[in-house]
Amino acid sequence: MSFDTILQIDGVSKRFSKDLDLAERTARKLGAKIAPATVHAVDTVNLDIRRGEVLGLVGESGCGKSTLGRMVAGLTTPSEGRILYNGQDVSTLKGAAARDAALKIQMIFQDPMSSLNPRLQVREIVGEAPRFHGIVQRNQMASYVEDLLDQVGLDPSMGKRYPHQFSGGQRARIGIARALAVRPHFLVCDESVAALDVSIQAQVLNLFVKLRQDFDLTYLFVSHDLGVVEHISDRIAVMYLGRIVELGESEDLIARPNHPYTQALVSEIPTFETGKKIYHAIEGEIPSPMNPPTGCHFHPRCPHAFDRCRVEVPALKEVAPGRLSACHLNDRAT
Ligand SMILES: Nc1ncnc2c1ncn2[C@@H]1O[C@H](COP(=O)(O)OP(=O)(O)OP(=O)(O)O)[C@@H](O)[C@H]1O
Repeated sequence: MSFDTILQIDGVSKRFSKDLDLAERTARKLGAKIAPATVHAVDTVNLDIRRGEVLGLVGESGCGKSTLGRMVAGLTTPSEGRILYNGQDVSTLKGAAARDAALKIQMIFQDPMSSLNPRLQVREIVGEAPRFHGIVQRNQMASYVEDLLDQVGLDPSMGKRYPHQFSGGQRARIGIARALAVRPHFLVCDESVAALDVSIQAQVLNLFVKLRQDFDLTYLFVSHDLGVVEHISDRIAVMYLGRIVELGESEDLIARPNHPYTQALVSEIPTFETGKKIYHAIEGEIPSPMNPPTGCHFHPRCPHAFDRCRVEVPALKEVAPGRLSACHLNDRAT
């Protein structure tokens, strides 16, 4: 691990057992041999996240982004592999050390409304975790919360209001203030602006940029929207059906995508309304993670697939300085 790595994802996989549906349960009762299917949500991911960077994680719905983010945040346990934070496997820590490490990585979810307790005032929502963990003294709590609200662009006097009295963008800011309240060093942002209008998205993304400076934060920024990820990330990791298929500096990756999947993602089309570029939705369905294709997972949708792609998993390897890609075409070219 290099000195500036804050978080190392080391050979991490996650499999879920999918419950049988009604038809399957009935068939089983009648004697059919039906075992619960296994969902291969994340498949042997290796990724180093550098201290202070924003690493964007992009891919289509269902490719395993959230599951990877949840494992990084300690909310889901890997089936295989380890996640090292500052060189330590947090899952092996005990007592106060485990608690302190867990607080350092916070997750910000997509839908703040469903994660904000409607019966609590915003100042209570933001102050709840630091009070519980004894991070701030009782007599300093009010000014601590007011300061946080101010930092995320909310009028501190709004602390007495309830979540439903805020707009979507303001609720996103409350969710961010709540995460910051335990003084994290690392934020996992999972589709954190997806529910917002485009103009509000830009404001909240700019807030993330500002907070990164103000609080010395590192982000894993998860989104299905390459436009969002491009806006904020230093580097981008592209995920397809549980695997990282390409990783590189944002501008370079978007200007010169190597992997055919990334190439398809970045083939942009301008919209007439805004003139802003949007990214192409790839044709064809993402295959089921219950029955992933052999070899390169992308081969059934890849216009360049050849025999080797159907049988051999391509390794993620350096194809240019700072650029990793998992595609057999790179071996053909050299
Ligand atoms: N707790 C679970 N039990 C069973 N399957 C799960 C569970 N969590 C996720 N999955 C499955 O794992 C796969 C990856 O899901 P995940 O939510 O990580 O993908 P995603 O890329 O974040 O997509 P989305 O943006 O739609 O959430 C999906 O097929 C999903 O149905």
